[in-house]
Amino acid sequence: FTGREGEVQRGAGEEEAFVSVICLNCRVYGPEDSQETVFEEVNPLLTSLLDGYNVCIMAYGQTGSGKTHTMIGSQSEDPTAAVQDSHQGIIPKAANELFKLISEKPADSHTVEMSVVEVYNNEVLDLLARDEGGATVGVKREVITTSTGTTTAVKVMQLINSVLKLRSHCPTLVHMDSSRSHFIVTLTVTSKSPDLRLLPVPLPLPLTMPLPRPSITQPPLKTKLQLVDLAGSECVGMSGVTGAVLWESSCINRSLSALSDVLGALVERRPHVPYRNSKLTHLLQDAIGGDAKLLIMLCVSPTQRFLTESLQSLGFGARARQVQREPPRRKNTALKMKRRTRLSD
Ligand SMILES: Nc1ncnc2c1ncn2[C@@H]1O[C@H](COP(=O)(O)OP(=O)(O)OP(=O)(O)O)[C@@H](O)[C@H]1O
Repeated sequence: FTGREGEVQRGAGEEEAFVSVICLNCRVYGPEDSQETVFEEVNPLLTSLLDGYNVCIMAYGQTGSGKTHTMIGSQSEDPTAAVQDSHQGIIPKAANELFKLISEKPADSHTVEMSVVEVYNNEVLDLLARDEGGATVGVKREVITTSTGTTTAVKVMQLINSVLKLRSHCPTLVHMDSSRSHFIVTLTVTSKSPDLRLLPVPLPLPLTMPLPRPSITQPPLKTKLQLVDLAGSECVGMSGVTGAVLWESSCINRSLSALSDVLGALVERRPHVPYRNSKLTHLLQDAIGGDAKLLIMLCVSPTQRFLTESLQSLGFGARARQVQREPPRRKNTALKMKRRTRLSD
């Protein structure tokens, strides 16, 4: 695109794409772009996760605009085939890539713990602690160890697919299968610190690199990957909801506005960031702000009918893009030393 940053271009057209936004440091994907192309944006963040950063990838947009398609992709009847499927979205691809990266590390150096929750009507529900009928069966957490890359990624998707049907859905005038909750998959990676004495040290030693003291053992490093399929922002008039579904919509819109307030406070570097104003922002606190890395996939409808909603979504994205990350705090010390070693070679 050409033009000034932040400028919105409008074109003519009945039911076709007609809004484009001039933006720097962001990519625009069209309907012809494959899930693989979209995933290229995500891939580097998984390396950052293993380098010691918390990472959050979320899909934001109006109801029916393609968030679930982007994050989860098409559903497969055979859960073991899901990860290999080119139609799968960011969550299965990220799980696959993460376990691939871990399998390249020394054996038993990493463990991955997974939780799958939905935030429904401002309540956090643990989907792994429910049975097939949706009844709570007690708190359960799956701990997955990394034996081989592929096996564990498949396990992750089996678990996610098994709980997806428990997520709250309801038809509205805009989307027949509208998700009524925020769906959050959290993968917590614990990496045992390598023995620093075993790291290659170039000779002669550069003066800038002190030798690690053999008696110092580093605590394991924990980092979080949060993959979020948000419920859709919606105009109640258009979706035609009433009663309990109207209450759901109001909870969804309030939590999305709390998310926007958090981003606003971070942009303005206010001393107090209102993470606790909603369960959604409270849950995402570790991965939004500080030195965490946040990637937002904005989903917008290509049709003229939803212009107002599309502009609202783009406004959210513009706010998120103004957030400045704090300087790194949690970097993996061993990795930093390796880099210094390489620089001094
Ligand atoms: N890029 C795309 N290519 C093909 N189909 C798509 C694409 N994006 C969305 N769809 C289809 O559009 C429909 C709505 O998409 P999806 O369920 O992902 O919307 P959503 O934003 O998650 O909606 P809600 O917030 O109401 O849950 C689905 O049938 C989905 O398969």
